[in-house]
Amino acid sequence: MERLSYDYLKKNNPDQLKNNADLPVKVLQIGEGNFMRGFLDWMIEHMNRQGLFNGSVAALQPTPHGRKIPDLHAQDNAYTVQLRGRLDGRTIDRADLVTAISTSINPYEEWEKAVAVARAPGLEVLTSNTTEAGIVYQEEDWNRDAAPLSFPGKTTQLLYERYTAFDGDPDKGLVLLPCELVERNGDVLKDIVLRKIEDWSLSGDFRKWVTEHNEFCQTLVDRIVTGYPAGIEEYQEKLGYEDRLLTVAEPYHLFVIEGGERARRVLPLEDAGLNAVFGPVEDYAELKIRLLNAPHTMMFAPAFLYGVDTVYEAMQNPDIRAFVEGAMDHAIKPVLPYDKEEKDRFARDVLERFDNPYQRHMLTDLGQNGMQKFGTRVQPIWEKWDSRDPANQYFTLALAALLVYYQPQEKGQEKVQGYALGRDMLLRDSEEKVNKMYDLWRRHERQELSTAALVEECTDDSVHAPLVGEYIDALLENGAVSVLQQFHIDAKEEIQ
Ligand SMILES: NC(=O)c1ccc[n+]([C@@H]2O[C@H](COP(=O)([O-])OP(=O)(O)OC[C@H]3O[C@@H](n4cnc5c(N)ncnc54)[C@H](O)[C@@H]3O)[C@@H](O)[C@H]2O)c1
Ligand SMILES: O=P(O)(O)OC[C@@H](O)[C@@H](O)[C@H](O)[C@H](O)CO
Repeated sequence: MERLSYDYLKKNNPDQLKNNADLPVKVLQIGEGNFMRGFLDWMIEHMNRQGLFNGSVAALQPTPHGRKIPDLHAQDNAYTVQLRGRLDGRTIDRADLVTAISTSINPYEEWEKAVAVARAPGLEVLTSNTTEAGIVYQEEDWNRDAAPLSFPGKTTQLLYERYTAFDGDPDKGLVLLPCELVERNGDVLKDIVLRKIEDWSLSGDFRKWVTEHNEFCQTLVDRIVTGYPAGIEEYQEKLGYEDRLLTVAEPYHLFVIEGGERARRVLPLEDAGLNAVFGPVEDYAELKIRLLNAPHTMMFAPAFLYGVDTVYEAMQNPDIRAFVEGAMDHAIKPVLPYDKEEKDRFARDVLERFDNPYQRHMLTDLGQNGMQKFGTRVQPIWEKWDSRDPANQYFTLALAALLVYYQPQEKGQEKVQGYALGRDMLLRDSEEKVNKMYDLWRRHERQELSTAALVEECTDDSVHAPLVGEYIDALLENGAVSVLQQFHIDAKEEIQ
């Protein structure tokens, strides 16, 4: 089967390239992961096809470990987004070809190409998605000839190149749209960029240009993008070409951008019929992170240890479903500051999205950087409860299952082998987390560390370690099926 490329399209579907090939770069995107390809790049494609944007994307690999750039090059940056699921009462199963990316760059090998994009007159937007792990401050040396390691470092250096190229022209500032799922992500990025300007002793005029003529927007993104699917042959058979970047996503999408008129003018998303809101992210963020992402983070470990692999399978299991719905109804909704009706409607829609039979959303993908996500997405809701309330049990069990799940069988980084309750998995987390959990579990095995002490070593004071330890021991001794079944029975009697 022939691989997707511009040559393939010219031969077989030239109309697909008519409006899109050779559009000038308007967006510099740090991050080339599934989400960005299935979300913002897909949106840019839609705007381009309607003649509303007329610009393309330069995608930059954010870390030295990326693997997507060779595939992007091999396919002339073209790929397919397969939308699968229900929207507004209709079933959608549609392949959208995306040619919005015109250049993809490994900045560790060709930094000068990234600099050329930053210096392009028509550039309007700098966007990113580097996971929560990427939008952090990191100390690094100034070297104008090479890519800084961190994403904010690259952002600072590329803004500096732009500032220098146009002599501080106020009209050449950018709209910055970080898409990481971090509260007030625009402010977070701006603060780190300003810190880097200090670190690198860049001029006060540059600092002024950054703050006065660049707009750091807060954003909230929402779309379940499950990425490259199992059973790719079935998709390729229908498409007629091989696509190693094919990305599966649900049809639902929401992009909230808290920015001024400029962001709205630059990105006419609403005119293109896309579900975008230009307004305060707070109106959406808490609902989405606490009622969608937090249940994901609370469910993945109990469900995986129970023996299922995907969100859909988990939701079809009565014990796991009871845990997830119970957590949403009894542990999350009561402490969220929204109208009851709004919370109920949002939770109902989320359950419908989790019930999407067309998506294979792998629980192990939800588990990537799981400990960090528990801290940012779940812990803040847990902390709102009095420690004697029965609602605590949902969080206690979720944390216990998470720690049982996190048993690396080797030290290392990026992807290491894990094993828990008879199941193998790949753990993807920072080297520091992996090595720490490895050491803690080995000490626990040698009985040098009690279970409660293990919990204490990886949580803060707000967590009642002995209770979490009891659930861990129950999971280790009786397995997740027994624990979740018992939880289901107890919850019916005690909590609901
Ligand atoms: N997949 C979804 O459904 C979805 C939906 C909404 C938001 N998101 C957000 O998108 C992020 C990425 O998800 P994805 O599905 O694209 O995953 P992915 O694995 O396909 O992409 C992850 C991207 O983050 C980069 N990255 C990872 N660690 C980094 C670090 N330490 N520094 C800089 N860059 C780093 C990778 O290089 C890659 O570009 C998630 O963390 C989440 O915040 C995902
Ligand atoms: O993408 P992550 O790994 O940060 O989080 C896992 C999921 O909760 C997340 O991808 C959701 O599906 C998404 O946030 C929906 O908009």
